[in-house]
Parts: sequence; C-alpha cells; structure tokens
Amino acid sequence: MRPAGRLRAVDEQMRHTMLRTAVVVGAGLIGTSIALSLSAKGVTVYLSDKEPMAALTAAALGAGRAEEPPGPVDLAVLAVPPADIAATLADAQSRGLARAYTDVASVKAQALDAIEAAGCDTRTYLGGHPMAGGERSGPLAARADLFEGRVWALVPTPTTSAETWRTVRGLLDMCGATPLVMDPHGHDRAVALVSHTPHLVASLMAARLQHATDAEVGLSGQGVRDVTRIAGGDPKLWLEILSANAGTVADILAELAGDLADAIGALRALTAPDDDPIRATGATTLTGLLSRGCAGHGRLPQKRGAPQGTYATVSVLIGDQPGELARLFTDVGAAGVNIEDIFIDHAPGQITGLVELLVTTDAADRLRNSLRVPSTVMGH
Ligand SMILES: NC(=O)c1ccc[n+]([C@@H]2O[C@H](COP(=O)([O-])OP(=O)(O)OC[C@H]3O[C@@H](n4cnc5c(N)ncnc54)[C@H](O)[C@@H]3O)[C@@H](O)[C@H]2O)c1
Ligand SMILES: O=C(O)C(=O)C[C@]1(C(=O)O)C=C[C@@H](O)C=C1
Repeated sequence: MRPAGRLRAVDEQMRHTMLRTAVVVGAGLIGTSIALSLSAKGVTVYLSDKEPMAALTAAALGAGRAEEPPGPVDLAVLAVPPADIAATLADAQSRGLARAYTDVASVKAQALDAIEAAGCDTRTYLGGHPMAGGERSGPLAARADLFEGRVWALVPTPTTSAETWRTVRGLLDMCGATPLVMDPHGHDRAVALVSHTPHLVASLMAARLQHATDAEVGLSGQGVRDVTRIAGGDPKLWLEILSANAGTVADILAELAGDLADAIGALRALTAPDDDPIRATGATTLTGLLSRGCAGHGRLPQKRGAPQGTYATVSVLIGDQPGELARLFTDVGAAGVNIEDIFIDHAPGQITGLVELLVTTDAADRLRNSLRVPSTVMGH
C-alpha cells in the first residue's frame, strides 16, 4: 500500500487548472508554438523576448500580445536557452510576473542547480521539457500543434507546490501533450540517449556531405534526409545543450565508437576475396549490428508514447489527380476506422503517391480488406 502523502501527491499531479493568462519569455520556435497553442484555446498570452522583433513577429502570427501583462499571470513559460533559465526565473520572480513558473530547457540538472544557487522560489517552479521541436529556430518556424500527442517531461523540485503542479498540468493539457514525471538526472541520462547523442551523430553524418559533389548530393533520397534532418539545428543552442550533458553523451558516443570500429572491421573483411573465410566473419558481425539496430528501433514508442504494436501502418498508393485524398478519407471513414496519423510521400513528376495511414493494430486488417490493399511491409 502506498503511504497517504504519496497518494495525495500523485492525486494533485493528476488534476489541472484551466489557464486564463500566461507570459511566454523567449518567443522563438518553442515559446511561440506554446503561445500559439494557448492563444488558440482562449488564453490571454503576453510575449517577451530580448529581441523585440521576435516578440512582435510572434504577436503578428497570432501568438499573443507583445506587451507586459497588467498584473501577475497564471503561468510564466520560460522558453529561453538552458543557460539563461536561472537568471530569467530570478528576474521574473523578483518582478512578481506570475503565480507559477515553468521552463522548456532540453537539459534539467544544471538548470536546477543554477536555480537553487540563484535563490529562486522553487515552490512556484516546475521544470519542463517538451519532446517536440524542430531543426529551425525563431517564431516563424512555430506551429500551434507542435506538442499534440507528444511526451512532455515534468521535473519538479522537492518543494514544487500542488498549485504549481495543477497550473503546469493545465499547460500540457491545452498543448495536447502527455506528461512524464522524472528526476533531473534521470531525465538528462534519458535525453542523452534519445535526443542529444542522436543529434550529434546526425551532425557527424551530415558533415560527410559538406564536400560531396553536386552529382552525389543530387542522388539523395529520403534515407539521408531522415538521418540528417536534425543536423540543421542551431549550433549555438546545441553547443549549450551538449555542454550541459557532456559526460553522459560522451559515454554513449564511446559505446557507439566501439560498434563503429566493429562495423569498419566487418566491412574490410567483406572486401576479401570470395574464398577467404574472413568474409563469413565480416558478414556475421555486420548482420549482428544490423539486427541490433532493428531491435533498438523496435523499442521506440509509437504515438502518445504507446508501446510498439499499438498502431500499424496501412500503405495506400493513390493517383496524382484531384480528389484522390478526399476519396481515400471517405473510404477510411466508411470503414469506421480512425486515422491516428498520416504521412504522404509524393515525388513531383510521379504519377502516384504513397499514403501511410497510422491506425490501431486491431483496425489495420479491417481497413486493408476494406480498401483492398496488401498486408503491411517489413519495418512497419
Ligand atoms: N529546438 C528544439 O527542438 C527544442 C525542443 C524542446 C525544447 N527546446 C528548448 O527550448 C528553448 C528555446 O529553444 P528554441 O528552439 O525555441 O530556440 P529559439 O532560438 O527559436 O528561441 C529562443 C528565443 O529566446 C530568446 N532569448 C534568448 N535569451 C533570452 C533571454 N535571456 N531573455 C529573453 N529572451 C531570450 C531569443 O531571442 C529567441 O527568440 C531552449 O531552452 C531549448 O533547449 C528546444
Ligand atoms: O523533432 C526535432 O526536430 C527534434 O529534434 C526535437 C527534439 C528531439 O526529439 O531530439 C530536440 C531537442 C529537444 O530538447 C526536444 C526534442
């Protein structure tokens, strides 16, 4: 049985307050996306940024008002770079800007240490980190639906008040995000694996392309774009993020370096003549690495943090002519199936496009039968 105090704490975390007013400090990609989402739900949002043009641009996009609030707001969201969180929180609290405060920084332990060192009031602060973003910066890259269905880590201080919990839960609810409560070091270890090292690896791979010939990059398909997309992120922000989690990222990269060395050895072995037995060793090693990759990829949760197997992809070929998508949606509706997500892959000039519909696993075969499309392909 859980002690009553713990039960009460969990209960408080589950409730949430409807926000009426908010301030977003830092009107960049994440701040403006949050502000757009809140404004769309009727919250009065005030925007500020050390670059006035960023706040004005966000306001012009409909994210809120680029002005100081007339009095304390329900929640201040600090969407500034990680190293600026403590000073921004201290300044906001000293001005009595809000009744509760949260941030969105990608690293938590160092920020929390700095918050405590700066003497901030940790009762009105609850750290946060939405696991959604993009490789572009600034308000013009923002989207109101950026956090829909995404996990949002919540990292409380030992003294975070119940009222602050309820207010920040209200923010997540309005943004359509799913909370995941973590401690700061556990959070930073996890994001080293699922965000920070992948970013660095994407950058290292993308750096290989820098001096490629036009003919070589001209041949790029979706694979290289998927592997390198996040490498387009702001180097200044990513230096800050990696610096605040450097030891853990270095440990993971060292393990990766071991696998890279094995892969190089295996590939060299595969260049040996057909009758050289070393080829078989190379093939075995490489198969092992590729299979481990499939197993690791299979561990990634699907939509809304659901485990693998919750959803299945139904792939449909459609023609490049008006009304094709509308017809497909009508047919899916007629089959009584809800589309959880959709991806459309259509190269200009091709007469067909591939539409991938993400649906619950139990509905997938029914939909395939109804649309008369073949069973799913490997990797889905
Ligand atoms: N980019 C992502 O994918 C992503 C995802 C989740 C969380 N985050 C976190 O969100 C935060 C913001 O990142 P972003 O991608 O929106 O960056 P961004 O560069 O798009 O926006 C940051 C904004 O903050 C402003 N700013 C910087 N210092 C400030 C200060 N001291 N006071 C007021 N304004 C200030 C900048 O002028 C800029 O407009 C970072 O802490 C980052 O770690 C980023
Ligand atoms: O979608 C992307 O572009 C991202 O890289 C977002 C992403 C990530 O998933 O690694 C990047 C950094 C953040 O702190 C959180 C989310």
